[in-house]
Amino acid sequence: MLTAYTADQIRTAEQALMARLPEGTLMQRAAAGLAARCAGLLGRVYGSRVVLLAGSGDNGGDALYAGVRLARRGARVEAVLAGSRVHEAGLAALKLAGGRIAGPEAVDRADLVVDGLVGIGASGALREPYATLAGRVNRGPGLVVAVDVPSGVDASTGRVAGAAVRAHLTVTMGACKTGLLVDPGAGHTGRLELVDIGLGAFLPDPDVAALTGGDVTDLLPMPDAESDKYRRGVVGIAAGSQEYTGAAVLAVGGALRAGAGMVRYVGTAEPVAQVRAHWPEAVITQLDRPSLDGVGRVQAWVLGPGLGTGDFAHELAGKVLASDVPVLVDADALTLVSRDAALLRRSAPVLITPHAGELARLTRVPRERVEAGRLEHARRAAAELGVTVLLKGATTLVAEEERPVRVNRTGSSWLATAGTGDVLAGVAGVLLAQGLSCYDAGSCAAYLHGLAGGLAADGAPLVTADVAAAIPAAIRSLS
Ligand SMILES: NC(=O)C1=CN([C@@H]2O[C@H](COP(=O)(O)OP(=O)(O)OC[C@H]3O[C@@H](n4cnc5c(N)ncnc54)[C@H](OP(=O)(O)O)[C@@H]3O)[C@@H](O)[C@H]2O)[C@@H](O)CC1
Ligand SMILES: [K+]
Repeated sequence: MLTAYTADQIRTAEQALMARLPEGTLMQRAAAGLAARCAGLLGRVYGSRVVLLAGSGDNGGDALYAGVRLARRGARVEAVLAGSRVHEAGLAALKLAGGRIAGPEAVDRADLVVDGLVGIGASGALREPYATLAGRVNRGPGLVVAVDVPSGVDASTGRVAGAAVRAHLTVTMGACKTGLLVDPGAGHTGRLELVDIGLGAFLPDPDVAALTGGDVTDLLPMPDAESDKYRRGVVGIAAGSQEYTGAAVLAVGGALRAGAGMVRYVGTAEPVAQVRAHWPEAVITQLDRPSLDGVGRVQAWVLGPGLGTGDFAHELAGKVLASDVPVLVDADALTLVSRDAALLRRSAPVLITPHAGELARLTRVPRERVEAGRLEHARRAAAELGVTVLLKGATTLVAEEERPVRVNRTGSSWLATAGTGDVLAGVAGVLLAQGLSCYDAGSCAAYLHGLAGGLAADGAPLVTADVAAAIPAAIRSLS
């Protein structure tokens, strides 16, 4: 599990650790780790042109001391002093090692830029001249290494309020920061490497966490000789309508590919015909009226993809949500519950799977605000609605009250295509039916779905059916 923390959490832990160590120890540990990562990225240090952007705080100090180490290995190191102050001891050490002070134009000829403008001490949008420098770095020719956090990214939230450095590599000190995992900050982070400065024992419960493949392997129920269809999970899918048949086909496909013991599909004539044609494995009930009589036992429901938002859909949603098993509420069903909040009043677990626009409608907040503060709004919705929230996006978040928000780090930009959410709903529905909590089912499904998307795309466009087809390969690749 990759865990991450807010700036305040890191600062408190650092103070506790610092109190036990001689002054300057942590910065030397940070600088040593940073210099080693820079050297690794450069390949050849001797003769390379390294430009340090030094702000007025300790983030600049880290950069200057790393520059000392690189200068000693033969790099030509220049420091651009951007702040009204500078870490004096760091600057003196750099000069002693042969480093020089330069103007901002040094960025344009750098092989490597070390962004030490601001770290966890920053507040608000980057001020001048930092903002202009950040833009220059992003346009420049050099590799960019961010110290602790790309400057301009809020370490605690991932918000980017103005200009921000785009790093190829972010070397973060002591522990990962939340803003490096959550968009838009995650998109500025590049590769992420952690320098151990001995903070571990002083850290509190994390603010956010990201599952690794090993975590997903541990959480996924694997079949054994004893497994029957109920152990493998019987999932009900209420999806599709006369107008939207594809969503039903994709959700059922996602569920079957994720290893459901059985998929019970319920829908009207047109989607039923389509699901039957694509998936003979599904057990189908054709509905003439919005009733679940005679559908048989299920262990969880997926409700909503392509369901429509008319009276029929509303009544069917009411029946599904009146059951005593976990329900995943997606797509059209999110519109229904945003109109009729009483639908969500139930004692069994609910996992909602909105994108930013759907969450905005559900919580009556403008969409732009949700987009700009995804973490905050996912958390708030989970608390206010009393459900688990899987907020889709470039980085999918799974929020549940009093738990670290799970951030998904698998995926491919090619996944941003119509219908992929239907597959995700099917996969998560199976995991719920297999007995995983909403929190684990949502985060494991997001992980597998992202992995499958990456495998299916392989650097080229994909169609949604490919994502479902790649789910078994994604599961196989975990072991
Ligand atoms: N603590 C530790 O044990 C360790 C800490 N370590 C390192 O220290 C870093 C934290 O250092 P820090 O606390 O000195 O803050 P930091 O991020 O360098 O900058 C703060 C200064 O920036 C300015 N400023 C603020 N906002 C701004 C804005 N929007 N736009 C422009 N300027 C802005 C403001 O300065 P002012 O403008 O007031 O002169 C403020 O004082 C941490 O990220 C890690 O790299 C490691 O060495 C490991 C051990
Ligand atoms: K930085």
